[in-house]
Amino acid sequence: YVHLKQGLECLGASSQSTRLTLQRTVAHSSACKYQLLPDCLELSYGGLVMHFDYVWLRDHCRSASCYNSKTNQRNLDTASIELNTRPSKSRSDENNLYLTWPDGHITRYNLTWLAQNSYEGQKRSAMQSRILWSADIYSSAKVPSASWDKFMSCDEELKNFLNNLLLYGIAFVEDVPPTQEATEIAAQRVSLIRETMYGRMWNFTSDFSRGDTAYTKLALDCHTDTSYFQEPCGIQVFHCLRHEGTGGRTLLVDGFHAADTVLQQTPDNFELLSHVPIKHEYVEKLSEYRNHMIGIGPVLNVYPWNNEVYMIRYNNYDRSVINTVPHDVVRRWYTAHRQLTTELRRPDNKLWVKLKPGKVLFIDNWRVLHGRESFTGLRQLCGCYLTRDDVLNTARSLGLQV
Ligand SMILES: C[N+](C)(C)CCCC[C@H](N)C(=O)O
Ligand SMILES: O=C(O)CCC(=O)C(=O)O
Ligand SMILES: [Fe+2]
Repeated sequence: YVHLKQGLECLGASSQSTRLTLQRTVAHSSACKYQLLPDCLELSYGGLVMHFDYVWLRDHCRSASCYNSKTNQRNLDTASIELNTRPSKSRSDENNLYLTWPDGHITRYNLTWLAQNSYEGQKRSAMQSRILWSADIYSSAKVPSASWDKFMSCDEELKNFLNNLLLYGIAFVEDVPPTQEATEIAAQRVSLIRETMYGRMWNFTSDFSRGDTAYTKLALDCHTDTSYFQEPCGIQVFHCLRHEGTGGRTLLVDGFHAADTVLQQTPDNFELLSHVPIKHEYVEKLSEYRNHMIGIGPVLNVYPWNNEVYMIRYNNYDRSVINTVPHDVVRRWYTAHRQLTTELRRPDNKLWVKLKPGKVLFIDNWRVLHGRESFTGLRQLCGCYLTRDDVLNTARSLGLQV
């Protein structure tokens, strides 16, 4: 009752009985119902009960003086808001809620906007829709490849390609001229190329020209690349320009699918993998190349409000010394890591593809792990990394919700 009473003060009611009446008739329209509680505004709308902090509400005023809708930037100085502020008056209509602040400033909130931007709304929706896959699920989906000419000339083709890349974490372009130049053009159609110490475009064989197993003929277990960067590269592009020999198939595994299995079966393990900070390191000491990179972060990076995984950092070759957690946590972490590894290595989850000249593979390096079978003969692979922000930027510019 005390809460109700305090919550009503700002409605400006004068007597106790009026306050209670106001409280009960606070539903202004069939669609929206709200109450000004002591520490937040409670809003029921569209089947959702939401809570908004008063400073948050003042800070998110989209009036012309508080927000510049030409630049989509805030004008209001957040530090000028009284931290105990509460609206002095309120009302609502079919589509909007109106709050009057103590200084007389009125804010209008579109109810749909509030629902979309509420914590409760975010909590039950995914940031990015995706289809988790095993080898069977991916193969049965018969996801079409883009074809070079259309991919380069038609935005709808690029949009479908990006939609597939974001849904599955992998996508192919076919009939690409088998050259590094054409691969670069295909990559630039999607995003900005992320230059790294491997170069802007790389074109490599098993010559051990760099101090890394990738530059050999050995098999590689599934991994994500550049786990030793603070921000691992977003997308990896592979184009096999030639292979005269045997083996060398590419292995692809949906890391989010494996992580989801861990979450469903053993939430404690998921918790460890998403909280224990792990170091990855790249140390190269050749005469021409000297590099030392260190990246720190959990194996699973999750949004804390909905536990959605947005990045997996998994590379057992490049994982560095663990010295950031006490021994008992280390023991539990190894158990969790073992479960994730078992899922990643489950034959059902392994998609094997043989890359051929003309077929360019784009891999979401924050989600899908890659590996390769050992091989014989001359095998030449070119490609590059892309900046993830710019891939998403292209996708949004084409109308995708990501
Ligand atoms: C050859 N290419 C430049 C593509 C990758 C080299 C990176 C290999 C490294 N072990 C990692 O996993 O990040
Ligand atoms: O040789 C391959 O197919 C891939 C090697 C690899 O993991 C890499 O270059 O990142
Ligand atoms: Fe790799």
